[in-house]
Amino acid sequence: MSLQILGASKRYGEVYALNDVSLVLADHQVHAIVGPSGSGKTTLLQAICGLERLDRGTIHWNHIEFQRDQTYFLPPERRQIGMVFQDFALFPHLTVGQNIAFGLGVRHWSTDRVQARLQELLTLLHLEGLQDRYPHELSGGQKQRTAVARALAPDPRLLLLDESLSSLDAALRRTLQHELRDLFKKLHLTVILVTHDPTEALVMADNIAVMSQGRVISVNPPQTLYERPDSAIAAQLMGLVTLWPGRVVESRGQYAVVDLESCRVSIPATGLPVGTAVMTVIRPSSCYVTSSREPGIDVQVSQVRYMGDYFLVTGQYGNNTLHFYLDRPPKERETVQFNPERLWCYPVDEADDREQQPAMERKRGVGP
Ligand SMILES: Nc1ncnc2c1ncn2[C@@H]1O[C@H](COP(=O)(O)OP(=O)(O)OP(=O)(O)O)[C@@H](O)[C@H]1O
Repeated sequence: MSLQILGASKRYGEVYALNDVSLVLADHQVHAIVGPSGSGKTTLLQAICGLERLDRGTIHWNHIEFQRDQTYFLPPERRQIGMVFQDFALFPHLTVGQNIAFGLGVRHWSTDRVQARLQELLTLLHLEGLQDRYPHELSGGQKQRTAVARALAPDPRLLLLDESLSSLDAALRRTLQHELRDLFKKLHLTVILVTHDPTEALVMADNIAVMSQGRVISVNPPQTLYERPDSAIAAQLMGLVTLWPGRVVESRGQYAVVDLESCRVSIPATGLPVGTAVMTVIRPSSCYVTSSREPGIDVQVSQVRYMGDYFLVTGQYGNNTLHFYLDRPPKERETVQFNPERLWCYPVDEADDREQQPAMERKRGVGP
């Protein structure tokens, strides 16, 4: 059982917000949608909940058809979907209890039944004792919990969250990410969340769909996406990376050599022909950096940021800006020896500067 999106397209003037998107999202799982700004995440979410109509394509969830091209459209209120917005969208003139009970309005339940459901939700979302407060008397986390309780009130099986935690401070966001994931799992909900926060996607989701330019370019479990991203875009979305353009200069047997603008690294065979332009991607945690005379690439330190457990260091090699972690602060303008221990390598279409097929990964560093 799943939510199935087939050939979904939506155009605003010349812009394809969704361009032939097909996606299957399994039931009882938490799915995150990530992607650069303008890649179509919100449009996809709105097409699922019925706030936007597709130009083309179908969406159905188990036996409920949401949209079939222009010939059939199920109105949002009949889709059995709960939605939590970025600004929570609580009614300011209603109390917590009234806001939550509002979600039950269409049910025509008896007062007793509404009260019982309300108490259940107040307990579930740790809002006991707050039901008579107004939204302006709540903390950010309490507002967020109220918004989730209101969305859950009619007992939807599908819950959509659009940047729902992004207005909260970092510590509260982290707590709620764990708390909400546990809640979703306990209730066996199918959840789709749009987020800009890579950690949020990694912590909360069972699967992460990456969008770019109106298309879904990959769907993977968090660990796969983080450890074996299948595109440079996917790697970039999951946190700070060094992007280093190069070209395949040798390809023989099990190894290939990539020229990174005058320094060369060997990588496992890519299947890419000699001459292919590539983009290599290196995470700051995947570098071995030393100030000793060990072999490596000479990188001049340009910036040092204290991050608590480690220092985030930025350095220069030619025109390239490299990021890496150190456990002690280097001196500014100090030259250190940089070795990428693990890098990914993706072919680039030089004509339009876009990535082509997924490519290769290299482990263990090789000097210049
Ligand atoms: N109502 C609209 N009218 C015109 N263009 C729109 C409209 N809604 C979205 N777009 C365009 O469609 C594209 C996709 O927008 P969408 O909001 O889905 O992206 P997003 O990935 O959610 O972006 P962000 O991360 O910045 O919220 C963008 O180019 C946007 O400008």
